[in-house]
Amino acid sequence: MDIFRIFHLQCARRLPALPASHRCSRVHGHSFEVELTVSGEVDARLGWVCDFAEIEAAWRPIHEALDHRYLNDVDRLDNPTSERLAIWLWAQLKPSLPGLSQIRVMETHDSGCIYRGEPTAS
Ligand SMILES: Nc1nc2c(c(=O)[nH]1)N=C([C@H](O)[C@H](O)COP(=O)(O)OP(=O)(O)OP(=O)(O)O)CN2
Ligand SMILES: [Zn+2]
Repeated sequence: MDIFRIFHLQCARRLPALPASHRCSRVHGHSFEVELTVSGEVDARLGWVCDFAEIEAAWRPIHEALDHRYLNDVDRLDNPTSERLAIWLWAQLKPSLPGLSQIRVMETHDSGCIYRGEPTAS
């Protein structure tokens, strides 16, 4: 069974690997929607995979670290594409949320990425 919880982050960023002619190379803001999925068996007694509050608790320090901040200044987020943000989130969250199975990052209403912890090029 998969359960999920959705969070929101307001962040500024620029994508420094892009040419200066690309608009995303300039500082701009995003209202990110981040969906965290936790997978596991439904506990026979409790009737749930895990308490949503556990996901919330794991998220709290992430919110503190990223919300209303300039992502490029965050350690290991110097090129904060949505993909890199998802990978960064996975590294931060997996130790405290072992059942984490998927992170979905939406940077606009119609653009986003999904990461399931698979190896990446960088
Ligand atoms: N694979 C990726 N592609 C792009 C990323 C990214 O992180 N990963 N990021 C951007 C930019 O940050 C850009 O801000 C996104 O803008 P866009 O997709 O054009 O969304 P808008 O809502 O601003 O587009 P409108 O056409 O103005 O509605 C680009 N690509
Ligand atoms: Zn952008």
